[in-house]
Amino acid sequence: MSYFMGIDLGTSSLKAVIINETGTVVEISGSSYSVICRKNGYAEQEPESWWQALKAAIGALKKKNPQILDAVAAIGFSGQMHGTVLLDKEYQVLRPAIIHCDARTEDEVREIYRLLGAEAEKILMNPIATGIMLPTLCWVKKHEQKILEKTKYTLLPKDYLRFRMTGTIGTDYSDASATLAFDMKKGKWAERVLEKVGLPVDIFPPFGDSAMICGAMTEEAARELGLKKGIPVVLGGADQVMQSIGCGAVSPGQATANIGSGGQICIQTGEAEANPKLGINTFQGYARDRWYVMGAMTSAGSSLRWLNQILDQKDYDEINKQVSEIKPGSDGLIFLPYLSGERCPRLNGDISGVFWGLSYLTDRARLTRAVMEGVTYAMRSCLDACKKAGAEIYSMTAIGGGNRSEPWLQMQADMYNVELKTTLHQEQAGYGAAMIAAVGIHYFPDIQTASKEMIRYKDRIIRPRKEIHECYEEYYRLYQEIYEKGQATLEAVTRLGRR
Ligand SMILES: Nc1ncnc2c1ncn2[C@@H]1O[C@H](COP(=O)(O)OP(=O)(O)O)[C@@H](O)[C@H]1O
Ligand SMILES: O=C(CO)[C@@H](O)[C@H](O)COP(=O)(O)O
Repeated sequence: MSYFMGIDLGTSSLKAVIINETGTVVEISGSSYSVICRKNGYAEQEPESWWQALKAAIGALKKKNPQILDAVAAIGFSGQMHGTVLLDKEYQVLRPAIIHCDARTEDEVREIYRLLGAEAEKILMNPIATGIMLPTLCWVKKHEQKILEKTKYTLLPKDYLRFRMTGTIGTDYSDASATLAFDMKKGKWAERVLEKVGLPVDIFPPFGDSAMICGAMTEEAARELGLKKGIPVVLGGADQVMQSIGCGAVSPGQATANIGSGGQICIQTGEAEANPKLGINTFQGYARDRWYVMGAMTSAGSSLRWLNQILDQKDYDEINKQVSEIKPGSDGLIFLPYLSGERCPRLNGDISGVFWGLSYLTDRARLTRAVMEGVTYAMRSCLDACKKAGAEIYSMTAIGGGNRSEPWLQMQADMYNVELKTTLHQEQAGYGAAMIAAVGIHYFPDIQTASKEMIRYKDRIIRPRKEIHECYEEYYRLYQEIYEKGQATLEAVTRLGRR
């Protein structure tokens, strides 16, 4: 039997997943870390905390099943996208990583649009948004110039972790294309863009297909992690791409709805379908000729985590039970989940969250349901934006931590008005990373074959309910209206709070 390991570097935790050649999850382990918020709107993480989480996750596997670790044939990575890790010439981390949900760069976003003019859309094919590597580097240049001067490499989060494991520097198309510093049509770093914004091109790493073997476990890493020296490691990819693979969404028209820390609707497409004005993304998949469109909202599962912390609620079974007892619409309570600005379709880093419709009836359960609903309204607006851009959907699989919740799954089917599939396994991103590792060492000839051989779905389909859908349509209209009518005030309050 052959075994493959996928490592998913999420926003809230790292998960290591080991699957066998038939796609059965044999072992799984995770370790969490926090998002550091030094200042209102900031979101950072220590790259060292990711490495420690990897050590902890693999250490736990070693205790449970040491033989399996010795049998791992290849390793792949999946990672939170867009973030920035800066290394100096000694390969030391220069500052905490600035991650995808950081909202500090609204000024830089405006400045990049000004400098690029009409070329912005043509070359980048994507809206420019806060939290993404290009505006983040412009912020570092302006506010921490000495750090940029010392920078030898700028890396995506998962690429730093892989560097610690193999000692090699690199990235893949899916993560490179999502930095806004990559020219997807030409398949190279966007020299013209970088020149215009005044950033050096030589700090960007070499890149390749996700299944490309980029190195092997070094002796030092093997010692630290307790794994075998020399295991082949593939480049891996962006979490959206790895989790699509990990739930079998590998052909045009197959879609995923992910509620992780962030939330995303991703639709595989035959070619690039760019429409930056709608706030959607068009990025490359696991190879240069693979494409998908995405509507990404910033705070999905992390909105619930935020509320849970405030209300000191920990038991998800209890939380989901309470939420199921409240009727759709939470008795007139609407939550706007803009806790760290919003990407699709708002494209606005200068807004914050809102509860609208509080009353003496409002209690813990209603607040919690309203947060789940608010996140799902935001996901629905991502879906609408993708459809408006012309993306066609033939099937949709619900994935991510939020889908462990029955009421959240049903809420999605009701609000999107689509049937949802779910996979037998959880942790689709780590699973996809393990699949790409299997393809990398030619255990399977390609991703399609791996998908056919490995992915299994639950029999149950989650179906939308007509009456509830109609009720949610009314709430959804109001959700949009609150922003449209209150945008200027919300921006003013947010800016005042960040002064
Ligand atoms: N049983 C559950 N019920 C409701 N929500 C859940 C449950 N388990 C996880 N979540 C949500 O999923 C989020 C984590 O999703 P996950 O995909 O693991 O995160 P990441 O994007 O950080 O990898 C949590 O913040 C929480 O909001
Ligand atoms: O920002 C995006 C996509 O644009 C996310 O894919 C992030 O990469 C984080 O994902 P989660 O850890 O929240 O699932």
